[in-house]
Amino acid sequence: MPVFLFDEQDYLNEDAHSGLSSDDEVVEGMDGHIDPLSFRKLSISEEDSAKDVKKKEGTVEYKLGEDGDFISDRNNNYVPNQKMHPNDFHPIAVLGRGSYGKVLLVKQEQTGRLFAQKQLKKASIRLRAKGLQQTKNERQILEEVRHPFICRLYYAFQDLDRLYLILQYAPGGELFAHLAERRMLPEDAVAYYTAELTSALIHLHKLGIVYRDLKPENCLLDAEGHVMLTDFGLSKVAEPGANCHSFVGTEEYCAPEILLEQPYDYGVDWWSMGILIYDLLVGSPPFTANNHKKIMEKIVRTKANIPFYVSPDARDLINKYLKKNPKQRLGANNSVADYEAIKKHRMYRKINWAKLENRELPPPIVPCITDPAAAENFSDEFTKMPISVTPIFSDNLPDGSHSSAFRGFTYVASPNFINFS
Ligand SMILES: Nc1ncnc2c1ncn2[C@@H]1O[C@H](COP(=O)(O)OP(=O)(O)OP(=O)(O)O)[C@@H](O)[C@H]1O
Repeated sequence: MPVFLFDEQDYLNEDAHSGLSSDDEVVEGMDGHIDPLSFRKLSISEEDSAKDVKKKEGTVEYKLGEDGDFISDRNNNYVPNQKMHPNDFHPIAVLGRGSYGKVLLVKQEQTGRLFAQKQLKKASIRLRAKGLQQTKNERQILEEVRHPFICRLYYAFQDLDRLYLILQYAPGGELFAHLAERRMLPEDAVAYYTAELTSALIHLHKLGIVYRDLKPENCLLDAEGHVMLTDFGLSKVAEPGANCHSFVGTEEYCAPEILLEQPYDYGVDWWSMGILIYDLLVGSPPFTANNHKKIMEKIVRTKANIPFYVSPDARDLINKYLKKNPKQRLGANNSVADYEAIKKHRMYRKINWAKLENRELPPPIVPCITDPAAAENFSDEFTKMPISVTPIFSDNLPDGSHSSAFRGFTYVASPNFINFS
């Protein structure tokens, strides 16, 4: 079980010791929580060489890392060993909007590398009862989790006005957008995406984390088309013996026990997986209506009506996940036997799980990326927005000047982790 520390100081990874300024505080102990298996997977992908991406005249050349990070050829040997500030990143475009602020595509000044920068307005966080806890959860879980299909956190920092998460950029956009374009996906593609997501969920559950917000909008695609799970604002570390109680998630994807305000745990993610498989195959989730009350009633009372064209295998898996009683739901025991039963289900008969987790299986949709900085897989609604960034210069802002509520937010991943992609 991970132990999360947050309140007292800013965390910098111990690998980042050298080059710290005198007012930097270093707290050790975060590294030990990471599943050694995930490290092994990462070092496998580390060996893979970067592939070249188109070079446009007069522009910086970007190389496409194995896992979809873009690195310019200007300064690849840059070793980040210090806290970052808003001014270290040049904004390029708006990618999306979250509950507490925008997500921008940014370029790191020193390296030319592209990242997604999630901004969270402190004022908005303070306004919501659970805002602070959600923000802390997201920052800590992203730091904790390293998995081939989960978005990586590289840096976290703040100024007086905002919190910033510097994340792995997913240039392929939202799986939701690809689904909307095609209306529904063929069963092999659904098996592929949900297998990558299953691998990510099992990893989270093994770490004691309930994700709680599985839906196509939170599944991004990297440059190669692999899934990148993002948005950990609603995730929660389940305490042993204790269940979660709060109402969270997107209604159509919400498990009945959450709606009924009963205690819940890992089973809610497998319910959402059942809804997601249905949504990807059919083009809409199974329980829809024009108002909240009716959606809730359907989720709690009615059986999903699965169209005739859904194969018996997919139908069987959906039904096993959409059991109203979480005790009868596949995956809900969070046991090795459960993981095996899911992976061996006939829906995944064509999936070689070892290859899948080594990112060796070719994705069904390869996103069209001509210029990684053009954010071409994101909606115009966002990318055409003017970028109005007003960073409050925080270069010499001592840690004590941050409100104590946000202390401990700063984070720098180890140079190995930052550099290998
Ligand atoms: N790493 C990323 N790479 C590319 N785009 C991203 C990334 N992270 C987020 N986005 C874009 O920004 C949008 C909002 O991000 P995110 O879902 O994390 O915000 P949020 O505040 O948690 O949202 P919500 O209100 O749904 O909880 C995403 O739907 C996606 O389009």
